[in-house]
Amino acid sequence: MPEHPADPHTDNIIECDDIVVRFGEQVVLDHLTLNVKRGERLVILGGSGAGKSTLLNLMSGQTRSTSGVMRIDGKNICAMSDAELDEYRKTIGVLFQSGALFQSMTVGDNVALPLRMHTDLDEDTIGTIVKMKLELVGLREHAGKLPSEISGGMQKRAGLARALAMDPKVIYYDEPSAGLDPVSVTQVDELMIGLNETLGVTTVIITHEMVSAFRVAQRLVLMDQGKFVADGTPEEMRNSEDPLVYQFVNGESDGPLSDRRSSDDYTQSLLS
Ligand SMILES: Nc1ncnc2c1ncn2[C@@H]1O[C@H](COP(=O)(O)OP(=O)(O)OP(=O)(O)O)[C@@H](O)[C@H]1O
Repeated sequence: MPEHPADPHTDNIIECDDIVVRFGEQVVLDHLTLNVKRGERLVILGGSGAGKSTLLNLMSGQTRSTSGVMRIDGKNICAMSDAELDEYRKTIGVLFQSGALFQSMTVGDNVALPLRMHTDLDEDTIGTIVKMKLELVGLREHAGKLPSEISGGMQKRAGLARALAMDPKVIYYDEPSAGLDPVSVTQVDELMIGLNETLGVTTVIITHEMVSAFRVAQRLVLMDQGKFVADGTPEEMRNSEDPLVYQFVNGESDGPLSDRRSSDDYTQSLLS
């Protein structure tokens, strides 16, 4: 029984309540509270070191919080045992920056891997599922190739097919545009939107790529120093008069972000 039964039509699938993550003395996530609606496409923005990857690692069950509650589909993953967390990880999809394909395995075998590891399905059924997942990302005819025989954009799509293998309710993308040419970025963006719309899979994306962020997001949150400092639709973020949002969205060199960074550097240099 979920400890917080979820209504599949109206509830938030992700509920992040007063989350703190500390590494030693450093507070990396500072009392974060965030809800993500079932089926929503959310983009998390933020400068280097803002805490985005830490948050994504936490949501995907790869790291633990120092305190707080993170409910995914009604279950508090912060209170799970290691074994329960292993089970949880099978129910979500993560597309890592690199695509994280096994280079010695064919594209098809990479997609089949989670099914072979986590299910008792026979090989014929696995073969059919692999074809369906590869078709979703436009790679069905490349199943027999090694990752090194396809382009970077195709590798990313193959990683996506693998992330979809177990029919996740939530998929997390860690900088999906990284290292791709503009055409491949657009293809991956369209794919993220298409999969979200056709499969209804809740989509959480970390990206530095503003064009991509605004193309894909239904809602954006901006992180700074382990906190959420803005939250809004693409329209609201574009028109925001908050100097921090303005600087980040427009990539301005002058503004509160750079002012704080240079004063931090100065303080740091005096102290050392
Ligand atoms: N395992 C760890 N141990 C110690 N410190 C860590 C660890 N992981 C992250 N940090 C620190 O936490 C802070 C936030 O890091 P995080 O990777 O979450 O930021 P980010 O917003 O994803 O940055 P980037 O865009 O550069 O990837 C950084 O100061 C980082 O050095």
